[in-house]
Amino acid sequence: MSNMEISSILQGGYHHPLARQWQAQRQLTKAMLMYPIFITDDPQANVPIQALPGQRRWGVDRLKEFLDPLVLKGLKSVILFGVPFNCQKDGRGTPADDPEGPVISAIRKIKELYPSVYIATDVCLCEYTSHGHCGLLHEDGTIDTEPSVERLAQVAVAYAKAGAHCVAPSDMMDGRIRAMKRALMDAGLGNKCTLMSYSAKFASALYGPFREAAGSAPSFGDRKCYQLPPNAKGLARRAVKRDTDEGADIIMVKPALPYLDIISDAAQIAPDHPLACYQVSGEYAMIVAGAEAGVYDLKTMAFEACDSMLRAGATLILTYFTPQFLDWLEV
Ligand SMILES: NCc1[nH]cc(CCC(=O)O)c1CC(=O)O
Ligand SMILES: [Zn+2]
Ligand SMILES: [Zn+2]
Repeated sequence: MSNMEISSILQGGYHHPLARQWQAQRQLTKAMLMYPIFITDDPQANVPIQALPGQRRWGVDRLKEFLDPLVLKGLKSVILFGVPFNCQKDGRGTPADDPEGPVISAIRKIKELYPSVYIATDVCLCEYTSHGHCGLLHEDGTIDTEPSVERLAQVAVAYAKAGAHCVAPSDMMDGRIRAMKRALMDAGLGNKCTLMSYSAKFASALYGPFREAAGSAPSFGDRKCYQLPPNAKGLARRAVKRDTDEGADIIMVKPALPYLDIISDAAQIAPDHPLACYQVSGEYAMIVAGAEAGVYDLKTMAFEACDSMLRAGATLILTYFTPQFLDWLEV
């Protein structure tokens, strides 16, 4: 006869692989993955990105070769980032909504090739401004909020008109969600385009590889006056609340792994919204580098990271691991 207390025994509940799956409140599926992809303005481009092993900059004419195998494996959604090299950048980010530019061309192309793939577009100006900041600036280099918001809303509407299913502002200007929702409604697209807000986006060291990939590092200063301070739990909570009030359809927390408490807070503040988190470039690069250094097995670590995001409350994950997960997951 055992001397153990009945209440001591937990292992009976997870001795079998299937029983272990039942312990999850939410399991990772292909439908929860959104794949960030970089579109450049050379239509033939297929260029590896040094800082993001396994990721490339693609030209519009190469999208079929890039996406065919992924769609076959069950890719459901992408988020597009424009990476222009052959355009004239200026203070207003004029190339952002160039009808012949990489993002609008890619929206059209992907819709034509894969009508069922959900297309989100990052909306920001830093890839298109001469100064590399995410909004318009006063002469002293500080953000000029109202014209920034107006310009960003214009860009969002252009992407939505081109057929994007979702626009996702990552600029962090105050008031942009309300302005964009209003502009989408005025364009007759209020009910045809999802507004996903990068609500709690922190001024993180983990965006380094992305800025190299997108050529979007600011030419002076930093983003600390518009992205959130990493220590700011309260501001993050207020930003989530504000953006739900302003009409966001999806809330996002970014980066993901070092901000699980913020994901958990957002899940509690906005329980009726889908909650996205962005496993950013630096998180991806760290996991890949750790695996290469023999610290852990890549697949085990990638699942552990994403399971922790789901546990915290995320319902959607933007991740550069999407192609691998499509191989690893059954549904
Ligand atoms: N505003 C642009 C933008 N949109 C997404 C990221 C980061 C994504 C990543 O690191 O994977 C950034 C960089 C930044 O804000 O500096
Ligand atoms: Zn930006
Ligand atoms: Zn002003």
